[in-house]
Amino acid sequence: MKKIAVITSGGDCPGMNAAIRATVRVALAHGVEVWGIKNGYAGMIAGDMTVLDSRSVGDIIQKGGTFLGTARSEEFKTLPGRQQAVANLEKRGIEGLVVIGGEGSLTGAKHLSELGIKFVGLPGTIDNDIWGTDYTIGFDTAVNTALDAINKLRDTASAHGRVMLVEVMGRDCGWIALTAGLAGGAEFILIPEAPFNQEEICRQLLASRAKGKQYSIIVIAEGAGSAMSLGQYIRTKAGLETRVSVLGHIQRGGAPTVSDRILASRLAETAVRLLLEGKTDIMIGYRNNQCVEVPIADAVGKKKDIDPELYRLAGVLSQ
Ligand SMILES: Nc1ncnc2c1ncn2[C@@H]1O[C@H](COP(=O)(O)OP(=O)(O)O)[C@@H](O)[C@H]1O
Ligand SMILES: O=P(O)(O)OC[C@H]1O[C@](O)(COP(=O)(O)O)[C@@H](O)[C@@H]1O
Ligand SMILES: [Mg+2]
Repeated sequence: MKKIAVITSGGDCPGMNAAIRATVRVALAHGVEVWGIKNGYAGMIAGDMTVLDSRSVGDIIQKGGTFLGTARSEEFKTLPGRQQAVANLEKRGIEGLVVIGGEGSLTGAKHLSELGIKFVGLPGTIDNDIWGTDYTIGFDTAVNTALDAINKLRDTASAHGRVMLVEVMGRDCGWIALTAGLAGGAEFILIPEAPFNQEEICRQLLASRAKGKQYSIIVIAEGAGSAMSLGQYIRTKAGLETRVSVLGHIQRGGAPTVSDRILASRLAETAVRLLLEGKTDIMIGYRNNQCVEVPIADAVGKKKDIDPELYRLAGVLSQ
């Protein structure tokens, strides 16, 4: 394989730039030409791509976002869209791809390989919702951002004796809520994986007040429900003063943490090595501090559960 390309796709995440940089520099060290595809699969369909050299990925390791741009492309979900994308790659002699993105992007890559393009995927999403890896690139930065917000909200919640509700990202999963909530000492962590009862929450909030608790922090994953409506419910039913913060896209930005930069760099190195060995249809995951090969069908086909031990511990510590 003499030419490969790197692409970022789907929701951006801190550490994507570190992964691009490592992909480019490892490939160049193997004497391979590297192309950068702009704006995810939309750019692949449009033929928007350029050759990257070592300098073109300088000064990005510390930056959030992705300097290549990213997109959610509906056209790529159609066969004609993917055929156009493949034609653009073949025209340039690009034989293999490093695809950095979430479950949707990796599913897209799987369909692309059916048309003859080899690929190795890297799990890039703040949600940490990809099977086969302990952590996804961007998750550590996002939870640290959420934790910083929770710490600050605790100050003002305590000053006023309020119930502070914090809605964090996690479209279908509770990893961000669970991890930031546990680290932030939340009284309740509400996630899509564990059904909850609003009435029971009110009862417990009032019981903890009766036992001397002055204020409360509730962390809720967006996929579990709306912090705004739960706050309204608690105010009406329990008569407690509530305030709501929806953290939103703040969690997707910012300089990647040490862990995310190193994770991205290590995963990318392994991805390039295996791609050049001719491997395809795999994702590189990180398990027990090691880079591991994960069949793509498993990475996108199996559902990653939250860690039940973390959830149990959060319950014990919130008493
Ligand atoms: N089933 C699919 N077939 C082909 N392409 C897909 C499929 N699912 C997602 N994609 C492509 O991957 C892109 C990113 O997926 P999305 O789910 O939005 O983000 P993420 O990769 O972060 O989970 C989509 O916009 C689409 O172009
Ligand atoms: O930025 P958008 O397109 O509104 O998407 C928001 C979604 O993207 C995420 O931030 C990350 O998810 P993906 O990695 O699957 O894109 C989710 O937590 C959130 O629900
Ligand atoms: Mg996703």
